[in-house]
Amino acid sequence: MSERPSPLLRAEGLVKTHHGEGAPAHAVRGVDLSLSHGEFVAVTGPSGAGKSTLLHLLGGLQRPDAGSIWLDGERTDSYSEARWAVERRKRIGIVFQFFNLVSDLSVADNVELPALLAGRPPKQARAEREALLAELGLTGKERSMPGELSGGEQQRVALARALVNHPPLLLADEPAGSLDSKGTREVMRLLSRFHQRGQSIVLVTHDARLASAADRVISFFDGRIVDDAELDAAPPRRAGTSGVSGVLELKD
Ligand SMILES: Nc1ncnc2c1ncn2[C@@H]1O[C@H](COP(=O)(O)OP(=O)(O)OP(=O)(O)O)[C@@H](O)[C@H]1O
Repeated sequence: MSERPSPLLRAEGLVKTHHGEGAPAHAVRGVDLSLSHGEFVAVTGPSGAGKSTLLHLLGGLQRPDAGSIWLDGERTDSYSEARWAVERRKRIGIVFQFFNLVSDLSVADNVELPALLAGRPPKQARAEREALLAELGLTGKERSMPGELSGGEQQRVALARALVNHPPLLLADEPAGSLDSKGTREVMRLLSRFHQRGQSIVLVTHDARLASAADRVISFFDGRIVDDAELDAAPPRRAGTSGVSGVLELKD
């Protein structure tokens, strides 16, 4: 009997409460989730629903109060911060709404840094960086500093940085949230392109139109999954089109 492959990511019983100034915020109240290899899932829901907290838990940036996460079948409960950092470098690229680039490093250095930290030889890190920046339309910007780029360009650099180690999973937290509609289209087109090549993606967005690029949409409300639906309207993969028609029609 052949065993089914482990999901790329599995979460069971995740709970997270933030204790800030005021009353505790019950951001994630019991979430079970499984993500297959190659799947593109959008997590959508209103502001404050707990979407970002969920993404942070899945990437090991925050610890759950209860529940567990498995990466490729491996339970992460006992991971130290350092171990999570190593695993992220190998397995999980993350992009944020405000890019989080290192402002005093050049574009080239921002992208190469995770490859060097992962132990890649400098020559190889450089080759990866060159290939990705070319693919993302950023050739010629290598020596620029992040502050000299448009928001859309900075987000493309952040994508290159997230993908330089070829992680199987990309977590994207409102990656178009601070961009104009042209930048939004660019980012969504790139996410769809990487997905078509087999990249697994979890995209957090409050925008239902952007969520339509995914092949599965999870609706999050008040810390819980209230709906989890396959988008069967999505055209077949590798057909030269993706499920982004609604996104690509966004007007400037
Ligand atoms: N570090 C924190 N400290 C205290 N409360 C927090 C913290 N992070 C989030 N929260 C609270 O947890 C709840 C969920 O926040 P979260 O950012 O996860 O929601 P969201 O769905 O991503 O919202 P948005 O779409 O506005 O980004 C909110 O009530 C928020 O105020």
